[in-house]
Amino acid sequence: MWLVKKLLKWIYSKRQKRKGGFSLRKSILFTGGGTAGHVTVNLALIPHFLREGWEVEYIGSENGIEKQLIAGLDQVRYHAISTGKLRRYFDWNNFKDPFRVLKGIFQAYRLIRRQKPGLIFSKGGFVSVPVVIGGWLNRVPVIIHESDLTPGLANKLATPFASKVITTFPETTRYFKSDRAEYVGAVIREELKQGDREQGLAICRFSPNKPVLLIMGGSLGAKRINEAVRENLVSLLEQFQIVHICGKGQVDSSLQFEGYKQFEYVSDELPHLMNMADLVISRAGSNSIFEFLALRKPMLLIPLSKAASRGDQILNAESFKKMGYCDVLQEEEMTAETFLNAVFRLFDRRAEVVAQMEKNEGEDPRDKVIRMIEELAKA
Ligand SMILES: CC(=O)N[C@H]1[C@@H](OP(=O)(O)OP(=O)(O)OC[C@H]2O[C@@H](n3ccc(=O)[nH]c3=O)[C@H](O)[C@@H]2O)O[C@H](CO)[C@@H](O)[C@@H]1O
Repeated sequence: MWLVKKLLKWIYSKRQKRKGGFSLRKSILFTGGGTAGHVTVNLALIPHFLREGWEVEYIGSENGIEKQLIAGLDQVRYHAISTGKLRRYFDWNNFKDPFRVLKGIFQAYRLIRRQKPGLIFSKGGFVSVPVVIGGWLNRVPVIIHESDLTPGLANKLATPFASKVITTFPETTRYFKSDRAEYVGAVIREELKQGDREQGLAICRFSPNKPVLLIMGGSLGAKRINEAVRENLVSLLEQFQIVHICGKGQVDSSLQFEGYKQFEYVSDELPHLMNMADLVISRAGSNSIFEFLALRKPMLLIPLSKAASRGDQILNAESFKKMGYCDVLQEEEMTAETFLNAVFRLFDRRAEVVAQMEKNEGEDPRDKVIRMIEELAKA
């Protein structure tokens, strides 16, 4: 009997392979997109599974940032499905989007039925909802990952179809009415910890003798932060060299100063730029702030306001402030003067903040999540 079972399993996996699908167990499907924040944890996990010989597939949208980010990994097969958004305001697309989502569910269902992955790892964003439902219909286990302190709408909708929800902040588990939620911590890309200060200085043509201020307005940039930096550029440059990640289309090429380097978006060079920073000014997107924490970078957080979001960044920032990892300046309170004062105040007490960050040690959450995936996929 045992031999027959083994034989059947072997024939099945051969057939799947011939069809271009997954082998029986070492196969994983990732999904998530819309913003870099919904892809970055996947990017932190995928290299491990590729190294271990797993087949890795990705379902995203046709035009989302996830497509460009995953394109850098040539062993990963990317499938685009139709997606739609749930908006809380009027838009003509609100009439079309339910049909797009239904189409997406159907496409995801068929893809998953054909590929038979051992597990689906979903990072959120609207493209992930049809994939999670498609996985549930095919009885494939699904792990959902929530980066922010409060869950995003897509993850809330997808949770009933998941086997497990894992969270970055300990406080988040209480938002899921389910005993399936578990706190694991932040999953960070390995390469970020391998940045080199010297290379960072060389990229920006900076001197090693003056402190470096890194400004990062999230993956999309932040117009308000860019304005505040530019208003205060002369005063800031007296004390710092500045590397400014401005967001797409937001570089101002008329600003040519020694010690001031602008980028729209940074990919491969980011570890070096992060590593060389003595101080960071940032939005409070969950992935970014945990990356700065892992690299022990004191940060001034300017969260996206409640008027422009569901307020998740405000709570992310508050939680970090409570732990002593950052200072927070709310956008409504930001003037040229409060901004400058906040930067200099944090710079003066940076050693205290770093000491507080040093207390945040323990098992790397990335290893924990990898173990969890392997166990659930085998089961
Ligand atoms: C406007 C918006 O909807 N923002 C949300 C989005 O932010 P956003 O996409 O900005 O998310 P995060 O700050 O969490 O992550 C950004 C990721 O992009 C990387 N990066 C950034 C700039 C760059 O030039 N290169 C680069 O690689 C960062 O290192 C980080 O890994 O998702 C976050 C996580 O769910 C949420 O907390 C934010 O509220």
